[in-house]
Amino acid sequence: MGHPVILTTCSLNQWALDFNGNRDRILASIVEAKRRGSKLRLGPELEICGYGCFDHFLEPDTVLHSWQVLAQILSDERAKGILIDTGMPVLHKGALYNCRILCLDGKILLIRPKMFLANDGNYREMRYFTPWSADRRGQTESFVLPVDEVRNVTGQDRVPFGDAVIQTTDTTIGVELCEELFTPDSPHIALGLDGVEIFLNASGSHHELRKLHQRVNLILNATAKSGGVYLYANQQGCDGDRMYYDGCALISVNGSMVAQGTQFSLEDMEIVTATVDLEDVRSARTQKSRGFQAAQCARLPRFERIYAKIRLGIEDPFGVLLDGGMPASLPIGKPVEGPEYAAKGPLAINGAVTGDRNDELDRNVVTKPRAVFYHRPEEEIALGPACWLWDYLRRSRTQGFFIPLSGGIDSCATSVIVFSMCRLVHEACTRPESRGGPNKQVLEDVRRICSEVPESNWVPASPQDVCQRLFATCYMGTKNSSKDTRARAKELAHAIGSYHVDLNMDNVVEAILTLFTAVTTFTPRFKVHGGTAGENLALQNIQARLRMLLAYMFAQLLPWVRGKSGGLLVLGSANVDESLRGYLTKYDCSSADLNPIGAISKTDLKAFIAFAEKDFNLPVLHKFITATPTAELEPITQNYVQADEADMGMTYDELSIFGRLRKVGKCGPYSMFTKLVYEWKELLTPQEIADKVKMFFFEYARNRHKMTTLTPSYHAESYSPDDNRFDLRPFLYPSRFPFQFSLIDQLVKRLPTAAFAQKKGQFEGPPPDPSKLATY
Ligand SMILES: Nc1ncnc2c1ncn2[C@@H]1O[C@H](COP(=O)(O)OP(=O)(O)OC[C@H]2O[C@@H]([n+]3cccc(C(=O)O)c3)[C@H](O)[C@@H]2O)[C@@H](O)[C@H]1O
Ligand SMILES: Nc1ncnc2c1ncn2[C@@H]1O[C@H](COP(=O)(O)OP(=O)(O)OP(=O)(O)O)[C@@H](O)[C@H]1O
Ligand SMILES: NC(=O)CC[C@H](N)C(=O)O
Repeated sequence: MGHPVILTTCSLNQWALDFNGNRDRILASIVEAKRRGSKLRLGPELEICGYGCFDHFLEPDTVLHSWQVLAQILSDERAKGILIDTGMPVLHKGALYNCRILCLDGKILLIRPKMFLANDGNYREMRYFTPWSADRRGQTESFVLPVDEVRNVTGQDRVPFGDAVIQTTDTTIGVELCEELFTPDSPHIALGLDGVEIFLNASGSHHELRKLHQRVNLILNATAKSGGVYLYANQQGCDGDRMYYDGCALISVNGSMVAQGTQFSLEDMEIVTATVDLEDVRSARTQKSRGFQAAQCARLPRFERIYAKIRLGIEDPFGVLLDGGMPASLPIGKPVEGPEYAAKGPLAINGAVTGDRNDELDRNVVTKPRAVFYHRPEEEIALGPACWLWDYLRRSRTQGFFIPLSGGIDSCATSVIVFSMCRLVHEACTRPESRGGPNKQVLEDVRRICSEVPESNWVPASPQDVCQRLFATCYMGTKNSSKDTRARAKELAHAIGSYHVDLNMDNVVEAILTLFTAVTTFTPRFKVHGGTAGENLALQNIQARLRMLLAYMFAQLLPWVRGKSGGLLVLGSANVDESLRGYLTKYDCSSADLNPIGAISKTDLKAFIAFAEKDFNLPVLHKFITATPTAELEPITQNYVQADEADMGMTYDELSIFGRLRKVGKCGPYSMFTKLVYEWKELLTPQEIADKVKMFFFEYARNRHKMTTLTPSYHAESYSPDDNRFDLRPFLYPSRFPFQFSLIDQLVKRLPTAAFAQKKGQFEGPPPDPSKLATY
């Protein structure tokens, strides 16, 4: 062991504008970092006000309150003796910056503004912040502290503002702020060549299925070539919007992972610590080619160094060996006074440990490299939306969830996600002492949500015990419903323990139709009874829309019926593919308060159900996977059952392909066609491919208006069509795309049909419906 340092990063469940809660969690993480013997603590991006303040960043109040909270942190004795990297918005010369504040012993060392802002997809940082110009790399300006509280606490009037590094007595530390890692010219390259050994990345990064690989690859690559220690902190939880920030604080050394936190957890704070030998970084840098590049002063920015009088290294790493006791600098195991937060163990989902239980590691031993842990996408679906729902439920101070449960896959998957949430809640409330003991916050929250009196000692006996109290499911049958769907819904409700209502709503449908006939003298008929397509659709839609009304009625009054107070949140369950295609009735049950699966594909949902059947021990789920999907809005006849994919004119798998190809920044109709003629050339003729592409764009365009009212959904997929925050496109289109489609037609004529479709028949999608295509 040459030059060991104990380093701490964390994931905090911050909430936009929850200044008290955010402050307490920051302080708790500092206290815990110190308890572990750390002299450096890194926290998430904009952790003081919360990352997702969005347009509240434009209010001066947000900036003022952030300074006030910073003053409270700096004046707290518990926050002294440790280098702190925290985050908040700062107004400098009339421009607002997304900043890191580096502090030590009640003083600000440096304010480091973000240089490369996140401004695509869900991110709109340019709407609020100004980027610190990259041509001022390595330079600072003088910043006059704007708030009395901060001046009084720090005793400082002005502090450096800009791009600099922190020089302690034994190492050099540099900042790379979230998106800056994702850019081609990442700061860590120049910082590393200028001698920075420890890189601090504070992030506000959201979960998307399969995204962790990208993040981890970038982090490992940042130190793989020329050595260094990389600390990554991230927000974790729902901070008031559609995104779930997926934590997973990390520490890597010289391109290897040494510590990894959980991605999905109900903990408000998770601390990740590692003991790192800086000599390992120094020896990784003896490589001559690196030295040659590092010496090229003319080409490289040289960073102003801000001196911090602190030594990060363990003072006497041999103390234990020499006198058999803990060295004075390592107060491990001694509880430190502080808020009631304690780092808990990892979230174990059926034995798969997802985060390091490293709170009691031997700090005198350099932390060894470990394999990176990745969840399977099915587990990501089980955990991410479940954690998001929990945060939403406890923070909205409502009493639970209500779902119209049809006996089909989508409402089933949504219900199983709620069950997964109940599993997490049960696990957190009953965690054995050996794993940190019960989570007091979760216990307090679940008692409140379930209207248990505060003095009650109720502890959930099982996930079903939680589910029974906070989750209501309802089958809303009509004469078009089948026994099978009704029975499946009931069986699922029984297996997960939800409070189940089974009703028939024919008299409500009849009442509406009678009114319509009384007013117009017309009586619409289903197609099988001789009605037109328009009559047929209207008769279906009225059933679907009435379900939405009933859902809100029951959600509002069921707690009252059960002798409790408050109301339930209505869950919607339209998946991403259906929304993209517009295959839903506007303002039916797709309109709800929240939709946990609104950005998840049908294919991923089916895989999730198969996973949950085994891992959550719910054999009933097998029936959902094997059942034929049917809307049951038309009279069932001997030779007709309404089937999703045939009705949609395309398969769910095709929809996922179209979705990914047309996601923001990708293809319009013509370029999608040019891509697919290569991809599908062995399976379909150019005309068939053209027909599919045209049908998709036609349906997407004419149903786009439905996306303007999509229920707020957990953002889990890059091709989500959520028009409110993510996919900003018009909703009135020339939906037959005459210019674009005629170019496709011209290309079809030029392509040699004979060279296509050699493996025809192996394509799993339905053949395009020629009668519909003729109208394009
Ligand atoms: N350009 C535009 N801008 C704004 N609004 C527009 C509009 N065009 C129509 N509208 C409005 O939208 C209405 C039509 O939309 P809507 O009422 O939803 O009805 P619509 O889209 O015509 O029909 C519902 C669709 O969902 C399918 N569905 C329903 C239920 C279950 C399932 C299943 O998953 O199994 C599938 C069904 O097969 C059908 O294709 C119009 O009456 C009009 O009010
Ligand atoms: N009989 C029913 N009872 C209760 N809710 C229903 C019923 N039929 C439909 N719903 C609600 O309306 C939603 C949309 O119904 P739709 O028939 O379009 O099914 P879907 O989108 O394929 O979803 P699912 O797979 O859950 O049936 C369902 O997810 C469910 O919440
Ligand atoms: N807050 C940010 O800078 C986000 C950066 C990045 N695009 C991510 O998703 O992690």
